[in-house]
Amino acid sequence: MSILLVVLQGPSASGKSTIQSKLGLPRVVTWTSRLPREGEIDGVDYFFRTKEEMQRLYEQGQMIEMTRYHGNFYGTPIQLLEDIFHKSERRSVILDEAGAKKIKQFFNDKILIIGVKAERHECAQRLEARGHSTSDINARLETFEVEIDALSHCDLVLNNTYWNREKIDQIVQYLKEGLEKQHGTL
Ligand SMILES: Nc1ncnc2c1ncn2[C@@H]1O[C@H](COP(=O)(O)OP(=O)(O)OP(=O)(O)O)[C@@H](O)[C@H]1O
Ligand SMILES: Nc1nc2c(ncn2[C@@H]2O[C@H](COP(=O)(O)O)[C@@H](O)[C@H]2O)c(=O)[nH]1
Repeated sequence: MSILLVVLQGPSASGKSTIQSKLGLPRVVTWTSRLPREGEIDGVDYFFRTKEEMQRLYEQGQMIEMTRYHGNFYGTPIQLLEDIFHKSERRSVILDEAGAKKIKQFFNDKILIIGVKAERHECAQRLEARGHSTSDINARLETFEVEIDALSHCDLVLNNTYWNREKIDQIVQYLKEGLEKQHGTL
């Protein structure tokens, strides 16, 4: 058994992107209808597309999964995942619970789903520091408890709270080395 896809799942600002970049795997760039944040680049952070384009792709059966999050669509075109299978290149992706469960059906034991959590007040602080408005912070954290409960299906859950930072770095390093060792067995 070797892992082809690492999924990161968790509430907003729990630290998924941070852990994803520390893992160092190439990312699956998914699609979203939300506007880019400052510094985000089309094709790097997301493919920023309109709701209409995303809806059309979904209706054409070209989205493996699509979800609505605070008024926007987020989704994964089938083509992106086929590339992983055909090229046998290990990747990582950030998804919500529904997306992770859907994609697990295709990858079975070749998927590792990592839950990322932190305290609610920390996530709020991090969102504030990222420049989100109070109403946006409240909207994003409205589902916080549900999203924490939803981590129960994950293969492992990282408690990415501030005081646990060093330990998380160490665990991520172990994972990274373990995945690199597997490389030859893909
Ligand atoms: N352990 C930590 N301690 C303190 N700050 C952290 C920690 N992990 C991440 N952060 C900071 O929190 C902020 C949010 O992190 P990140 O973007 O990784 O979260 P996310 O879960 O991907 O967020 P979202 O889903 O909202 O895009 C960033 O500014 C990041 O530097
Ligand atoms: N099911 C999917 N969920 C996704 C996808 N890409 C992101 N996400 C989820 O959306 C939130 C919010 O993302 P943000 O970039 O606006 O902060 C993120 O935390 C994921 O849970 C996707 O392609 N499919």
